[in-house]
Amino acid sequence: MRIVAFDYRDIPNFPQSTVHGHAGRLVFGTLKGRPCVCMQGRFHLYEGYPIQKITMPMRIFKLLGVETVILTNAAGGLNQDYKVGDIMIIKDHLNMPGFAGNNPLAGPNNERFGVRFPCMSDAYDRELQQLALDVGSELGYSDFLREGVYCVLGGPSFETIAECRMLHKLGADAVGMSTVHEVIVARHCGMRVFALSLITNEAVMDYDSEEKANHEEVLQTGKQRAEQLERLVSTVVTRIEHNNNFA
Ligand SMILES: O=P(O)(O)O[C@@H]1C[C@H](O)[C@@H](CO)O1
Ligand SMILES: Nc1nc2[nH]cnc2c(=O)[nH]1
Repeated sequence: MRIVAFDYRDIPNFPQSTVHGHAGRLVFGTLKGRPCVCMQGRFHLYEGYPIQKITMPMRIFKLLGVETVILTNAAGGLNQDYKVGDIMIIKDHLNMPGFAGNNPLAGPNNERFGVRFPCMSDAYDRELQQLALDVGSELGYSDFLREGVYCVLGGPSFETIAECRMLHKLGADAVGMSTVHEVIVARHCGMRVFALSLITNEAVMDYDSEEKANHEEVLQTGKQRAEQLERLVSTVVTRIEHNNNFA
């Protein structure tokens, strides 16, 4: 596969990755004949970027002709049935920064991209969720493939025990620091969205627990599941129905 990659620092006005483990490259290539563009590293609220800057790549993708966005993240498992290494297909989200008014669509609406009040009850494409379940089952991943609700917080501090208990009671299965803002902007401009969380650590829910969330464990679990995640995502990509607008 031929690829062309650009460092974020060489793209005018593009934010820079500041997080260890995020390479900071935009990579263009084809996967079984399908044109793809991949971000090696994303941006987070806790890096100090305005929420509109974090999500700017979604609008660039829209302008490039992208139809489907696939997002992945590392997340802490709140659901007591989840284990480290599980892959959760995101079926819905809780947007905690949004509750406080920090929404990437706040401010004047750019009608060129979408409507003022976009619907979010269909944010995560159901056909793509089913496709991922089918592909996961074919690949023998069913034992560690889940479906659940992702909750975004601002970070960078991990959650307290009381916060984890509250988020779980509110209906979240996993907690993280990304993805939701990108999903909102991608849906606003009409792209299909599919998203996965890798459960990199168990959220600490018990005052007797000795566990402590830490970024090293997040990176390590990411490496351990990288191959399976890559196979799942690449197989889903090759099976997505498309509109032939790149043919
Ligand atoms: O970019 P994601 O959401 O995958 O990264 C998560 C959230 C923090 O950046 C980091 C914490 O270890 O992992
Ligand atoms: N907020 C949050 N983000 C994470 N990213 C990976 N693990 C976690 C976690 O436990 N909490």
